[in-house]
Amino acid sequence: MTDRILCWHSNPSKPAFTPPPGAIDAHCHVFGPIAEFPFSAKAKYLPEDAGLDMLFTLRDHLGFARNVIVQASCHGTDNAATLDAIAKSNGKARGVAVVDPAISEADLSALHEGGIRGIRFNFLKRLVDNAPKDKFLEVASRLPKGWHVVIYFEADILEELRPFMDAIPVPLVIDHMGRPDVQQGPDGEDMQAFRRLLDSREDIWFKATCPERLDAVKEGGMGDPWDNFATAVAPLVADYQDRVIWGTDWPHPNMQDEIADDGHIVDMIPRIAPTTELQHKLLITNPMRLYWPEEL
Ligand SMILES: O=C(O)/C=C(\CC(=O)C(=O)O)C(=O)O
Repeated sequence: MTDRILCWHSNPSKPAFTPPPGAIDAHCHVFGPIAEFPFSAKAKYLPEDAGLDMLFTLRDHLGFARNVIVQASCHGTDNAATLDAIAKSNGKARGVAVVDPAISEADLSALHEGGIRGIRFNFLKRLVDNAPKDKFLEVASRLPKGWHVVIYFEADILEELRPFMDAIPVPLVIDHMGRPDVQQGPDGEDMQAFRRLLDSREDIWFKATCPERLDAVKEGGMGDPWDNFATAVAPLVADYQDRVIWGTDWPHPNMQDEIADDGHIVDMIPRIAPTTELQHKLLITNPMRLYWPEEL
């Protein structure tokens, strides 16, 4: 694999929606720069460099105050790029790491010092070679205090993962709602299954993220302005408003065929969270509880 992919908009518009002061973009990534932070030998995609300067410029442009940087699969279990971005953020970023499940307590503590507050388990076959549930459960049982587990899976394996998720002894945060088919609408099979998961435990959170992925034309969706996403997700946000967070998903890995304008992605916020109270929970109170609880 040699070609590097470019997935982000070079000149995103200014959103019409102004995020409230203190708003957090709680799902984004950094890629490289490759000269300083090489990609994993096992990476399934090689993106162009999208480092911390670009991320922080975008944060300011879109009107956000902080970022939660999620380790992407292309960097494997080497969290150096994520940690470097957090260290240079002036306290405005924290992160989620991907770790070798055999990681030592000392290395977990060092990640905590570096601003990490959770680990991510990725079950997408196109992104990772294997996802050993037994090892994941073992490491989940010895995380630093206050951490959570982020899980990324697609809707077709939700039921299969239920026993595994039930056994995780810390709060769970589900990436992109487990990728439901938003074309099915708010009461479709996928959303119903996801609601059953949320109803099974009060400490399961989710990210109301990725209109550009879930309502992509290549997924049979409508593309920007992603009306199917808005219709399917708004009721979920209203019904589970104390455990939902939001993020841009910048730099949108693997979306090179339908490059999203980040300004338009921000303009999805008032469509899924129409009141100022909901917006405050989605963008501030909820992500603060997970990532900066000491400030509350
Ligand atoms: O931005 C995301 O969350 C989604 C990704 C990439 C990813 O998660 C990873 O590489 O680890 C995807 O679906 O390709």
